[in-house]
Amino acid sequence: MSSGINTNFKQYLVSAKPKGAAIPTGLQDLLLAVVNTCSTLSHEVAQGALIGLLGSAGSGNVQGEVQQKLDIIANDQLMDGVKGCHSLAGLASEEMELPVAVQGTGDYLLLFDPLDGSSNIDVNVSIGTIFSILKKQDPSAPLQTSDFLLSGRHQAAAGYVVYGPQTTMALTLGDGVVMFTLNKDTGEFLLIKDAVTIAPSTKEFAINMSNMRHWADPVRRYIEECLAGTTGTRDKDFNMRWIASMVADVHRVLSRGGVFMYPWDKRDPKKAGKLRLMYEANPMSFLVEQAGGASINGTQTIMDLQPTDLHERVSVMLGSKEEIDRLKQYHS
Ligand SMILES: O=P(O)(O)OC[C@H]1O[C@](O)(COP(=O)(O)O)[C@@H](O)[C@@H]1O
Ligand SMILES: [Mg+2]
Ligand SMILES: [Mg+2]
Repeated sequence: MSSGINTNFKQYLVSAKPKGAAIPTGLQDLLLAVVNTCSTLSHEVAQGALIGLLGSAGSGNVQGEVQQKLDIIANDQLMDGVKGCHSLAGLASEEMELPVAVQGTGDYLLLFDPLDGSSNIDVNVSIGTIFSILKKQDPSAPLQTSDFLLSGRHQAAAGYVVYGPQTTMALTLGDGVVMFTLNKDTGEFLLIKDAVTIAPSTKEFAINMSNMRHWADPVRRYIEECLAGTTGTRDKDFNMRWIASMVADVHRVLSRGGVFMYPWDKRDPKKAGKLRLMYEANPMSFLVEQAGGASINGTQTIMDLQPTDLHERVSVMLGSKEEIDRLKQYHS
């Protein structure tokens, strides 16, 4: 495997014209740096135990979660991979309490979940990296934590890379969604799909059913109706999937439709949800909306939420539009 410099992806960035305009070179450089790092990470993930990547790191993150070795390795490599980007004012990660200044000033802010699906690392199930790039409001002002507290509507780009049987990236620059697959022989991402769309109706949902007794009534009603299938009001049978890596579950939704949910539940009522608004929900919502789907927390559109904390959590329901509309109606 060659380390790859992603010339194909670079070429894509040079020639793409989202909404008719060229991608600013600062954004191109940043995206390329992220994607190059993910090429390397993909190679390392595939080596797993052979290079000592599996297992717990014996530490905890700011969220109070046990960190896996790969959570830390992916975080460090992403930080290292983007440190030379001149347009990057700063970055924030699910794994770090505070943001890190890169250039201190600049047009962009990078947020990432370096390794999504941590519980799947040691069992060889798909995991991934999720990233969100925000346009900094005042590029020349020195970086502050509050600079990151922008709604998802301020994202200039968002995407994920899923390390599965294939390593595939989904990317949006605010004008549709495209997908690339990594050629593992060359380390190059190649465009495989443009104009990715999520069909408005579906017969597939994804939720951790073991939490059923803790759900709020609207979520319970929705899932009970899906489970009743042709014997109930929905009059169609539903299939269920739950990979427990958001990145892989959302990849399935982008690939063949469906609904993905990690709703608020009564286990810890003060917590808005499990998933993180800035590192998981916003970038995934941007992709889903750009593919013609929808994304809500129950009552509100996720991309419109004004964050108040870098590590804020949120209830998530996203995917095929008709199902999300139904869920919203049940919550109203
Ligand atoms: O184990 P659960 O409760 O089903 O949670 C699974 C969810 O947790 C996550 O793994 C959280 O992400 P991290 O691995 O980045 O902490 C999601 O990817 C996934 O949807
Ligand atoms: Mg995650
Ligand atoms: Mg993570």
